[in-house]
Amino acid sequence: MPIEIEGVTKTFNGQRALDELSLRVEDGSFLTILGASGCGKSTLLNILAGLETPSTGRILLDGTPVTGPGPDRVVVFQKPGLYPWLSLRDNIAFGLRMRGSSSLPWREVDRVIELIGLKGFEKHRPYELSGGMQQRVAIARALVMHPRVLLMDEPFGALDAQTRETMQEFLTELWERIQATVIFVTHDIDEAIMLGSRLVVMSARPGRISLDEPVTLGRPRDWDMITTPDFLALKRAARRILAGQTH
Ligand SMILES: Nc1ncnc2c1ncn2[C@@H]1O[C@H](COP(=O)(O)OP(=O)(O)OP(=O)(O)O)[C@@H](O)[C@H]1O
Repeated sequence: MPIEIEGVTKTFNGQRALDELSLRVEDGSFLTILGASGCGKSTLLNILAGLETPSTGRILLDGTPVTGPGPDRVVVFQKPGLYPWLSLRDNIAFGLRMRGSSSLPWREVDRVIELIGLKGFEKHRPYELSGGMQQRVAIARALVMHPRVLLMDEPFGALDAQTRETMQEFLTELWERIQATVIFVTHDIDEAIMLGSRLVVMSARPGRISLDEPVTLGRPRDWDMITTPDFLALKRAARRILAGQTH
């Protein structure tokens, strides 16, 4: 079932951060949203998550208006935000515990640990894990809730280039195995094109959609694709918008 963003505007202190944004996101798709700093990407994601309310317009999930946060939409932020005193396994189970589950589905927690490739690290604490591993745990913590929509706000922005590439491959493989819609925000053009099935580019102040194109590269993706004509054409178009030239 689709997510419909209908005429969403957000104003902070009289300043418009988002301007009449409308978008329909198909179920199970991988949408990347690219935009310069301050164009309203996080604001849009927070509205989708139900953490912020739009000034005008609305979000529909399966035709039902979103009125607040819910386990069907989980956000993964740039910082993994793990609890340092909890083991990897307990960090992943934390959300389920908060939801008030009386008996925790440990088998499901362990399945997710296997899915993210961290079997054998269950008892480790966050400081014993690399940055990439910590971000996998943050993704696992989201996945264990079985979200319909995974909202990702520059999740690899703090990682070094090599780890970032590994995580990009990991995420695309994961997306092919789980039944969730991914909305992934970034300001990295290559990352946006490499990951997405559809690319939306936002222009700044107030945030508007300036480009909305399918990414026609096949899957599995591989970095050699960055020299293909399709990749380069999309990159050129995105770059123009980010540089402030919309024509
Ligand atoms: N809670 C808030 N109160 C006031 N202004 C806000 C608030 N949140 C965001 N803004 C403003 O709205 C605009 C969009 O911010 P937002 O964080 O959504 O942009 P962004 O595209 O995610 O930027 P970045 O890539 O730097 O994270 C900015 O001008 C920002 O200052």
